[in-house]
Amino acid sequence: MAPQRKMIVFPTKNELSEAMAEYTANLSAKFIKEKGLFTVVLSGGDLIDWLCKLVQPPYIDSIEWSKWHVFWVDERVCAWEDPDSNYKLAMEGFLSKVPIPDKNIYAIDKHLAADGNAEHCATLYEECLKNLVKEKIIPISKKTGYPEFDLQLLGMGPDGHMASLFPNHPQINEKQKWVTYITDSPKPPPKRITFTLPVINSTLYNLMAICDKAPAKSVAEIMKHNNLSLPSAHLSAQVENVWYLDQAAASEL
Ligand SMILES: O=C1O[C@H](COP(=O)(O)O)[C@@H](O)[C@H](O)[C@H]1O
Repeated sequence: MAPQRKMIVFPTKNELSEAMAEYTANLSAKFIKEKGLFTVVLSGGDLIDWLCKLVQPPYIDSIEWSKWHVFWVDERVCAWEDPDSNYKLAMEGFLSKVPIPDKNIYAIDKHLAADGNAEHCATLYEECLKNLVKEKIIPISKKTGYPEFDLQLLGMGPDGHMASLFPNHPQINEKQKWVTYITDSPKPPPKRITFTLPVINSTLYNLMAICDKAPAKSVAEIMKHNNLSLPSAHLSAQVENVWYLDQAAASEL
């Protein structure tokens, strides 16, 4: 059975960031000790700002960054240099400040993304994951049959979307593919690729971080009514499904 959703409300965004860094650092140490590497999936959006504590002491010096392998739960289909790119956001705000080997950072294909071919980008990203399964970087979960990442750091939009799974869009129902695409995202830019729900939920530890007032109503819909029309309400995990909120995001609870 999937673990129950666990919620922690922090007085401020700063305290949430501290806790997220500690959570990530502890899992990094655990998995590196157990299997010699740590697979981390990032989302885009405000989450990257809240990762700021990881690039400060004590974490910047204590984490074994060379053992990290970094992925994106979703990506906008645009050039890497485009201000919309989740890769650019993560590089500038986080990844360029820590010594993770370039070869361990698995971004969307640069040229296809610049060409704007969402379907092809999704196919290629799935192929990349499958190659990493062969190389034994990513295991296939015996329980779910899908790739098993160690930690996924997620954010939620005010409309309740997570990754690029949006309300009233069919991508949430995809069960065959590991990575799918959307060309009519209600949030710009319209073309994106995204992990599918079974892959998101096959992750061992999922941490959903939500701050500010804008998503507060959706947070309440999920926490109080388990409103499954909101994609984030479907979030689960193999070991832990933890939601970190600041006071503003929890204000409608
Ligand atoms: O478009 C996206 O939105 C969500 C939420 O972003 P936020 O700016 O509201 O925090 C993000 O998690 C996702 O990765 C991104 O592509």
